[in-house]
Amino acid sequence: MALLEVKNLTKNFGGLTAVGDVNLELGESELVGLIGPNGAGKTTLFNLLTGVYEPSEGTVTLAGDILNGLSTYKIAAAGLSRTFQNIRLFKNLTVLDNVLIAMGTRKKSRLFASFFRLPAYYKQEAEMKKEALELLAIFDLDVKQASLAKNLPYGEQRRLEIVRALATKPKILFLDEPAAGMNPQETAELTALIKQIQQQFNITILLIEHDMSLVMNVTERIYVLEYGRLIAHGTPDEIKNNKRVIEAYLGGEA
Ligand SMILES: Nc1ncnc2c1ncn2[C@@H]1O[C@H](COP(=O)(O)OP(=O)(O)OP(=O)(O)O)[C@@H](O)[C@H]1O
Repeated sequence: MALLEVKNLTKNFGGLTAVGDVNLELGESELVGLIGPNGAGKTTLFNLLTGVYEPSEGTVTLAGDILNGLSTYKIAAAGLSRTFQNIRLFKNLTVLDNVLIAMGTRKKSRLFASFFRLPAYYKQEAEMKKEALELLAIFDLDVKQASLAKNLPYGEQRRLEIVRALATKPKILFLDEPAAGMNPQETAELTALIKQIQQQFNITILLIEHDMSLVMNVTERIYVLEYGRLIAHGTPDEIKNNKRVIEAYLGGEA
């Protein structure tokens, strides 16, 4: 059974079908791409998968459990985590606090211990900090732990977003254009990092990306959307040579 199963997923905004009858599956520890021209419905699909929108039709199932209708919080707790196209950090908090807050959403807060500042509270705090710094180190951000998020260069803010998403210990990570606005060197570094975290954490990743070289280099399979419909699905080589996909992209640029 697939880890995530999407069946006949549809989202209508008035008369516009932003996502229409989409079927897709994600297996354990797979790195899968989601591409398509501007306005194809990629972000809407992410919003459906993470509970931001309720589907007009269809189902999203995680390891056999239906997720439709659950709040974003419950879906995150079930193991689905994401980054946003527009960076959404706590800009006036430190890099470390940004990660600790994300971790806090998964820890069963021991209210009693935290209220009375019992030893268990300090132990948990110390463990979380250690874990946060280990995660930050993977992204070369541990040295910036005390910087305010708003003072990081753009590429580092994007990396911090991924750290925050990983801090919730997801089963599946949705990355919405993680390389947007990055220069070629930053993009190449990020490509290697995405591959690394998928293997190191053994998680499933669905990646929306406009940078074709990034998608083609790291993913095992790719889904292609156009006008809300899936028009192709296959390996990077199959997608590269797919006539329908080439037409969709050329049409978009014409
Ligand atoms: N909340 C909304 N209300 C109405 N229409 C919407 C809404 N969100 C998205 N749309 C429309 O749905 C379609 C799909 O948009 P979406 O942002 O999902 O595409 P996308 O593939 O992520 O595009 P891009 O690559 O430009 O980010 C577009 O026509 C968009 O205008």
